[in-house]
Amino acid sequence: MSEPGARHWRPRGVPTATPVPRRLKPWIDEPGSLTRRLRDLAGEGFAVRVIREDWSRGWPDERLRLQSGSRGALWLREVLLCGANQPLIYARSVIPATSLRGPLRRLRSLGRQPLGSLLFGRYPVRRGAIEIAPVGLHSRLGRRAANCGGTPVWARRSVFRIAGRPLLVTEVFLSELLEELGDGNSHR
Ligand SMILES: C=C(O[C@@H]1C=C(C(=O)O)C=C[C@H]1O)C(=O)O
Repeated sequence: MSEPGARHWRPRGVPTATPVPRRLKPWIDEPGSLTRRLRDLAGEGFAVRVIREDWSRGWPDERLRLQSGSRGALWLREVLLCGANQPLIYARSVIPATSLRGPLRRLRSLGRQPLGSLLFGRYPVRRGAIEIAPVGLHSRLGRRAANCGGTPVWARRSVFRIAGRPLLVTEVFLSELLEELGDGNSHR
């Protein structure tokens, strides 16, 4: 069972064996808020559907990326970002308990307020390199996105830091978004 671990994630911009679908590139490359992009696309139909907000062990590649080692619990937030009630992005954010202080304290009570409002709001935030990977049902991440109601095609992830405290955000773009963006041939 291959996971999108270190050997799958590629820094954005490094050629991948599977090309990123042309219509998805602006989304994969978006340095700012995906929430804002989705709001522009979906208008009033934009909504955050919360799947889970709870303590979790997280996945090995997440702990590795957060450099959390095997210590302590992580706070997990899973959502579907929807347009007209259709899931378009599955997003999974994990944060070490030690980061849930200061502005990130609000992460435990975000509910249907998009995380982007916290990360692209008034607090100084540093975003680490964006990594990308093709995902399908062969990977745990792809299966989780599918179990939540979407058809996974590509993922990106990056570590945000507020006051030096890390938060790993992984976003899985669903084929439903590709169909929304173009002529429906989601393979291109
Ligand atoms: C980081 C952002 O927040 C978005 C919203 C999320 C949420 O509400 O949990 C998670 C990931 C993002 O797609 C963003 O807008 O770019």
